[in-house]
Amino acid sequence: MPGQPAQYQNEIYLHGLADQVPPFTTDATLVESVARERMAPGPFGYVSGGAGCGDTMRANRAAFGRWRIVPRMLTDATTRDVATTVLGTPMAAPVLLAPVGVQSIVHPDGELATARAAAALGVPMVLSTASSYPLEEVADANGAGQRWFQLYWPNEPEVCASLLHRAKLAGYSALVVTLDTWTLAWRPRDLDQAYLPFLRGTGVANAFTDPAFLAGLAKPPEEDQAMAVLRWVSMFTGQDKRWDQLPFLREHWDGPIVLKGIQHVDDARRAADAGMDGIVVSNHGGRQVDGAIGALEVLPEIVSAVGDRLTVLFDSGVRTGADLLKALALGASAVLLGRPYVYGLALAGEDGVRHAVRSLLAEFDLTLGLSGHRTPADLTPESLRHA
Ligand SMILES: Cc1cc2nc3c(=O)[nH]c(=O)nc-3n(C[C@H](O)[C@H](O)[C@H](O)COP(=O)(O)O)c2cc1C
Ligand SMILES: CC(C)CC(=O)C(=O)O
Repeated sequence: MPGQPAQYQNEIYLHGLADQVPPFTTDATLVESVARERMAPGPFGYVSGGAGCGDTMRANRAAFGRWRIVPRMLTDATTRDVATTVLGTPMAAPVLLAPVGVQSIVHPDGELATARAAAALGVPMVLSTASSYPLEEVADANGAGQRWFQLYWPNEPEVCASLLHRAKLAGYSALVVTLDTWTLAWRPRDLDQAYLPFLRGTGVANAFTDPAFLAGLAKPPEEDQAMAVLRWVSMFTGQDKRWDQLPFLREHWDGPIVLKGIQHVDDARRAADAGMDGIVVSNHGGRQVDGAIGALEVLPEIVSAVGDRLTVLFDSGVRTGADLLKALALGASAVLLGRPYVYGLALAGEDGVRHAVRSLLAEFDLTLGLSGHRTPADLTPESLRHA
């Protein structure tokens, strides 16, 4: 298996001489403070910031703190197997790289580096609609790796159909439709720094290579870039979508469809009723509604309501191997990693993504074994206690 977590731990312990092996800390809860020192303020504020005063981001972390692992002894956990398959996609561990747009603001190689790292690690990447490189180039960089496409659902059906067609042709196997970001929240860090990547022309690569989008422009982007960017951004702004429009996506996408941003159990039921294949229980890493409930708080009730009808994935606030274990024990089939790999990208490009993810997976693998479990399937709510 590429990127064997336990092997990574051994590399570091046995040959490590710490300063030679890890390009930066192996502690994903600290990597943000390392990144703060090395990243430019605009991109750092954009990545690390959230909605309002950051209350939801704190709630995401606090929710993990309330669940405690209860380790079991003398079990068969010497060798672990963390590989799994989710919605037909094989993965070396129950982890995907979350869709994160505009990655070239943190490193010039952006999503290309992430795609190479994901392939080397054997985990799928979810490419954002707002990527800094066209989805076809990212697919080439990902090669034989696994990739899903995240859709910000444009309000022009031809553009939507065209993006889905391109994603399918380029080998993206599942579609993740993000519902929680039909406009950007009040984000004080970006407002204070007047920092918005799109208005600077980042995150438009899929637009400027899309025939349906280009056909709708009065002038090509080379002649009026500002107008083209505004048109692209306005295509995703406004809540004109409703549950009864989901069949449109089915007509244009024949693989699994996953709705991202589900936080209420009734919305999870509606997703199942609509025949969706999966959901991501997520509050967008606390970037949209300040004062929202911590994402992990709602996971158990959603799993018990719909877990037998669709695949439940999780993100928002996962920073450690223990966090990953807790989300899986509460019923997530896999977890999307967000900011930790983006800091890895910022600090050391492709190697940084690999290091950040391998560190977290090594920690997960050891925590899994030391708490008495051999595989993720051994985890149940009984592995935890709510404190
Ligand atoms: C800088 C940044 C950009 C993001 N861009 C997208 C995006 O384009 N599409 C999307 O669905 N989610 C996006 N997200 C949300 C992530 O997919 C994920 O839900 C979130 O990062 C999880 O929270 P965490 O980073 O605190 O773990 C973005 C998050 C960050 C930090
Ligand atoms: C709008 C996207 C490009 C990025 C996003 O989802 C975010 O900043 O949270």
